[in-house]
Amino acid sequence: MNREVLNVVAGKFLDVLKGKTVFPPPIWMMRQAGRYLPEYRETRKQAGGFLDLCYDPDLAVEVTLQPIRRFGFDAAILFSDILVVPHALGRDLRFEEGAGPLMTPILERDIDGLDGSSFHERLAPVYEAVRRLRHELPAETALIGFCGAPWTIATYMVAGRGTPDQAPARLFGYRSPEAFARLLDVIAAWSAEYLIRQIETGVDAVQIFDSWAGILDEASFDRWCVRPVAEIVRRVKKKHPQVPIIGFPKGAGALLSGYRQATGVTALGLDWTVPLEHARRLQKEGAVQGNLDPLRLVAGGRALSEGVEAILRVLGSGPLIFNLGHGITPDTPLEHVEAMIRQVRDARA
Ligand SMILES: Cc1c2[nH]c(c1CCC(=O)O)Cc1[nH]c(c(CCC(=O)O)c1C)Cc1[nH]c(c(CCC(=O)O)c1C)Cc1[nH]c(c(C)c1CCC(=O)O)C2
Repeated sequence: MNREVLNVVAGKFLDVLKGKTVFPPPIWMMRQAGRYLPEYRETRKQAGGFLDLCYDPDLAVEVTLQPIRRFGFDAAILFSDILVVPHALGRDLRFEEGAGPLMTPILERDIDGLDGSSFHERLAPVYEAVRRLRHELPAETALIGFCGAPWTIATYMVAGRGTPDQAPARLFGYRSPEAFARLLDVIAAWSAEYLIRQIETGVDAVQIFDSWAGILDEASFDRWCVRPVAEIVRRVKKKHPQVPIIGFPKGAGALLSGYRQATGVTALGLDWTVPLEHARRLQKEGAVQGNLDPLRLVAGGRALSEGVEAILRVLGSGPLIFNLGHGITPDTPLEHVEAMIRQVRDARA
């Protein structure tokens, strides 16, 4: 079956991205393939390291499919990590149990040495996983590809690890604005290539994760978040104007208002701090995705049902993709995920 045919059937999720209202809304969860699933923990044990999982197409396909088999979500998200992009540009990357990602911090003099000469070769296992997934997924399940936004990728490259406030990257950007702009440009250009290749091997839509967008002042947000994402969108749309792009500038708050227009993204991913009435205004310009607090899902009970109900009540009459406001956490009980899906799917307008 060719991709055009598959796209037509890949369902509710793509309809909403085109701006249609579908109720009950399609649903998937950020980090839906992950440690809250016993089958993921089992596969992860066999794989050895987390990166071995990302670069082994058999295993990446398997863990991508696990939440689809168990819960029948409307979309699958390719199993990989945003940091494979700097890794493919020659930066080292390790994941240590409990410590998250670790890299050698990039210095100003390293930026011009970023080497994309074997970029696609290094990411070949990811493209192979996409190709296989498109054939193994049910036709009505959309496949989402992704990359990190340049700012969020740069925060890890500069600090060499996760930090609570991204002080190293902010200081780098203030002290060496030209070098930092070059770094963001390189990441944006290769991220666009990466998304284009994912699209050409079979993903139906892509999401750009800017997990650290919420820590910047207005001018820096514009320079380091909006502009590089707009550049990725421009390059991807030039080749594939029809493929929807979801932007997720987590924590952007008041700066969300102009984001869709300024970047050109099709849909807005919203974290749980975005007031629902504000989300409703943003929904007038196109689809929104979100935005349940992942800890409501950990707590279950009334905290969960009230959170789900409010989102459906306020945003259900417009183009909505039901999701969490950030990734599901490893301590989330499976029964709570089942209860959330049931509540969304049984909802009546
Ligand atoms: C910032 C970021 C990263 N990776 C990602 C982001 C942006 C989204 C966000 O803010 O969460 C994106 C990501 N990471 C992963 C996916 C896979 C697809 C999915 O959502 O299911 C996606 C889309 C798998 C993963 N990426 C990671 C895991 C857990 C690793 C493991 O299995 O041991 C998974 C399933 C590791 C990772 N990867 C990263 C961190 C900071 C960590 C450590 C934190 C943690 O352990 O949760 C970088």
